[in-house]
Amino acid sequence: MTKPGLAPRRSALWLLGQVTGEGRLLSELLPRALDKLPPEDRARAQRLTVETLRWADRADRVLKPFLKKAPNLPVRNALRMAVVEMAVDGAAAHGVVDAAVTLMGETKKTKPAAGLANAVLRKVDVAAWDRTQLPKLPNWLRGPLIAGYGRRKIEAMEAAHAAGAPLDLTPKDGDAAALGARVGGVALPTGSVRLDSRAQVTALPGFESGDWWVQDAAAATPARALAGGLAPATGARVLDMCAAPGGKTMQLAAAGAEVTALDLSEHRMTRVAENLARTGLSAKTVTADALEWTPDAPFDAILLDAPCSATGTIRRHPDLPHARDGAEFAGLFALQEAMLDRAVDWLKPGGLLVYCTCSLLPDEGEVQIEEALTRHPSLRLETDVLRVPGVEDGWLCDEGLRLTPDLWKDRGGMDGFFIAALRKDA
Ligand SMILES: C[S@@+](CC[C@H](N)C(=O)[O-])C[C@H]1O[C@@H](n2cnc3c(N)ncnc32)[C@H](O)[C@@H]1O
Repeated sequence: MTKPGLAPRRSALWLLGQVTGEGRLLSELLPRALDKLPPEDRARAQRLTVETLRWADRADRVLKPFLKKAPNLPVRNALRMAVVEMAVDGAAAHGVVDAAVTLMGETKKTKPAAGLANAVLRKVDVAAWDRTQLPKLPNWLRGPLIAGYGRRKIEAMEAAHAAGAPLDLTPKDGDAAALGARVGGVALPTGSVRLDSRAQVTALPGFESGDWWVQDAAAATPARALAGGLAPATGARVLDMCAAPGGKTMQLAAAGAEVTALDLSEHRMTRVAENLARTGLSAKTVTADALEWTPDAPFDAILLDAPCSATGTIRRHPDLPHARDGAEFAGLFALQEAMLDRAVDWLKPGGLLVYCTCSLLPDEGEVQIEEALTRHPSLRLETDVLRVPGVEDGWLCDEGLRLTPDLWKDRGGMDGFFIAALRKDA
C-alpha cells in the first residue's frame, strides 16, 4: 500500500515537470491529468502544484544557501514543493521530507539526489521564508513590463500575484447586492460579487439554476461597457468575436442583445453551449476562424476579446510565467492586428467596437489601439463608454481603460486587462 499523502504529491510533481520542463499550461493538463485520483487528492494535487509554481522563486531563494550547485529541474521541483508545503501550508517537516525523499527514489532523474534532498530539507531554514523577497516575474516578462509601467508598479503587481485571486461571480439579473446576500459574498462597485477563492463553485446557491457565472471583475467590464454603449442593447446585433468559454457572450445575451458567439476552438465552443444551457441564455454559436469567416450582415457592435499572452491572469494562473518565454508574443500581436482589421470591416457605420485583452503588455493593448486608429481613419475613441459604474477615473488612459492586478488591493485585486471602445463613423 502506498503511504497516505503520496499520491497527490506524485501527481503534483508530474504536473510541475510538465509546466516547468515541457512548457505546458495547467489549463491544458487539468482536470484530465488527475482524473484517476479521488476528489480530495485531486484538489490537493492541484493546490500543491499551483502554490509551488506561485512561490517557486521564493523557495529557490530559501534553498540556495544549502545547495552547492543548481540541481536538475525534477530535483529542484521536488525541493520547491517540500519547502512550500512546510512554509506555506505549515506542514510538519518530518512528513514532508519523508514524502519528498520517497518520491525522489521513484524516478531515474531524482533518485541520485534523494540523499541530498533529505539533508537539505532537514537543514533548510523555514523561518527565513517571511524574510525572503516576494517572487519576481521572469526577466523576459519583467523587462517589457518595467519599460511600460516602471519598477514600483511591477513590484506592486508581483505582490498581487503572490496574494492570489478571489472568486468573482457575475449575476445574470445584474443584482449584485441580492446575489452577494444569497451566496455570502460581497457586491463589488462594478457589479460583480466576490467570494473567498476556497468557495466550492458547484455547491453555491444558484449554480444549477444558472443565476450567475464565474468571471473576474475586470473580465466583466468590457461587455458591461459595450452593453451600456449600445443603449439600448435589446435586439442589437452583436458579435462576440472570440467568445469561448462564453463569459462575455452570457453578459451580452443577458443584456438583451442578439449575440453571435464565434470562436475557433471546437472544444472551447462546447463550453459556450454548456454555459448558455445552464444559464438559459441564447446566442447563435459559430465555430470558425475569425480570419476566414464572413458574416451575412454587418453588426451594431463587436466585442473583440482577442487571444493574447494572458499575462493579466498570472495571479490565478501562476503556471504561465514558468511555461512560457515570450517567444509567442510577436505572433499574438500580428493576430490581434488582423482581427481588429476584420472587426472594423464587419461593423455597421456608427457601430461600436470594444477591444480587450487580459494582458499587461502595452503592445497588446494601448499600442494596438494607437496603430488601429492610424490604419482606420473611420474610427474614433469613445472613452465615455468605459466609464461604467465602479470604474475609477485613474484607471483611464489615453487609449482606453488600463486595469492591473494591484488595483483594489484592499478588496483582493483584479485581473490585468486593457479595454478600448471605438466608434466607426456613421
Ligand atoms: C481570451 S479568450 C476569449 C474569452 C471569452 N471572450 C470569454 O470571456 O469567455 C480568446 C479566444 O480566442 C479564440 N481564438 C483564437 N484564435 C482565433 C481565431 N483565429 N478565430 C476565432 N477565435 C480565435 C480562442 O479559442 C479563445 O477561446
